[in-house]
Amino acid sequence: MTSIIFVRHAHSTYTADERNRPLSAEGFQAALNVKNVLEAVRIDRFVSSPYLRAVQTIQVAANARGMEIEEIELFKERLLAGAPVDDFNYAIQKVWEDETFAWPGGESNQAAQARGAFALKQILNTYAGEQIVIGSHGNLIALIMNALESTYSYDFWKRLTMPDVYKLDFVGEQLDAVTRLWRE
Ligand SMILES: O=C(O)[C@@H](CO)OP(=O)(O)O
Repeated sequence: MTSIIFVRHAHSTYTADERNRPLSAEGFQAALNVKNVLEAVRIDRFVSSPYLRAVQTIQVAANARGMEIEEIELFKERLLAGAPVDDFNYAIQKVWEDETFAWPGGESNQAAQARGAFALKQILNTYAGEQIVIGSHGNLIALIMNALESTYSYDFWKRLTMPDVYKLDFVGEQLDAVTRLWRE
């Protein structure tokens, strides 16, 4: 059995600097609760999107265990568009309605899902038998889970909280069980 614990990052005040914007004060507070939630879980490895808000959300938990975080570019958020969009909700809805649609300079659901599913497969194969925390983002986590089970879709993405924590158990590459660990 291999387990992936996906952690959707905590609150970060929006700026166009996707890579470097940090958690807000509220987000840092929530990162402490992420550490508390993860205390009950055996963890062999911490992996993250390189975006600061994702790293910072699992940093407290990793520090508490004296463990490093391996940053993997493929777990970064889907690039919605090359430039900031006027209506974020509409822009997101549109890409979920048509998996091949992409805003100029952005990634389609299909493209982002393919890289996310590929990254997950690499983790499952390289670290088989381990329990691995992966810090990532709302859209990418929902897209990866959608590739495993189609009921995880736009509505699931909308319901995700900031932060959120889901444990996925695999037998080989086969999804066996999903448990939400985050309690609001
Ligand atoms: O940018 C953010 O802070 C939000 C946008 O909804 O989250 P994510 O990184 O999960 O897309």
